[in-house]
Amino acid sequence: MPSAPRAGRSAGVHFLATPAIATQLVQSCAIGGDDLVLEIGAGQGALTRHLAATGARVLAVERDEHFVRRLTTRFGDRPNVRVVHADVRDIPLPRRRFHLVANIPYALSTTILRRVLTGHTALHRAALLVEWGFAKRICATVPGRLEQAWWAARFDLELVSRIGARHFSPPPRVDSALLAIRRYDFPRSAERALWTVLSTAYRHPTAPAHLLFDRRALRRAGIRPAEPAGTVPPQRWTHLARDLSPGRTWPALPKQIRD
Ligand SMILES: C[S@@+](CC[C@H](N)C(=O)[O-])C[C@H]1O[C@@H](n2cnc3c(N)ncnc32)[C@H](O)[C@@H]1O
Repeated sequence: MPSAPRAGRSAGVHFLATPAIATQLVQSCAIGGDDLVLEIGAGQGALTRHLAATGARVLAVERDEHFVRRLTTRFGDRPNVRVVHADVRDIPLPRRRFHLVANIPYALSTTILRRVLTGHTALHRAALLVEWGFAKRICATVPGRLEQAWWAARFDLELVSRIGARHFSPPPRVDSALLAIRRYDFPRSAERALWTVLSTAYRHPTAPAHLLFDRRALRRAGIRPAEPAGTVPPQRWTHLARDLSPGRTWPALPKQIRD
């Protein structure tokens, strides 16, 4: 159990208090000695300790100066751990393939996923502790928002398990979830087609799919032509985008998706 942080510092910070959950997170990413792992919000090192033991190169990012000092003392003799004193919103993400393992600050969930799941991201796999309700929303069969569908079309987002509030210190008001993320093998060359397909479907959720796209292509993608566009899971749209993509010119990706 971590020692209690000073008053003021603890607002919204819930430390992981059950080592078995840290083990589960690290194992779910199948991290090996050659991997690069980014940890966001390393706190007092409850997860960092398990990441360091894999032999992977670990970048432990933490904003709070007090925690940075503790992390540096704790992991200063581990050549594979680098403690980075920074706000995660300001740092460049690794350019080479990386894993992300973190008990993230809940208030930054969307910001962090937006950063690692869009643009030229080199994210390969992630295991995250996030708020239960947030995990349910983004792992829905048909996500409610276009941005979430864009994430789910290119990455497998799996709600692995519910993690009770008692596993954190202090316990948050709501339960958490272990969210596992794996990159699909989706070609960059088809991304423009995918964005066009998804944004069309999300603009016309009640329209039968055949009013928006070619019937035969829909069938090849496993989509019933009469199905309302708003009920089709993102993975089906990726099949359609792959099918339609070659040999056509597609509109450029919007800036918020490209960068
Ligand atoms: C939920 S705690 C997790 C701490 C530790 N990883 C654990 O599991 O016990 C989130 C951590 O993120 C840090 N944090 C909050 N906002 C941050 C930001 N913008 N950039 C980097 N770290 C941040 C907090 O200081 C805190 O240590």
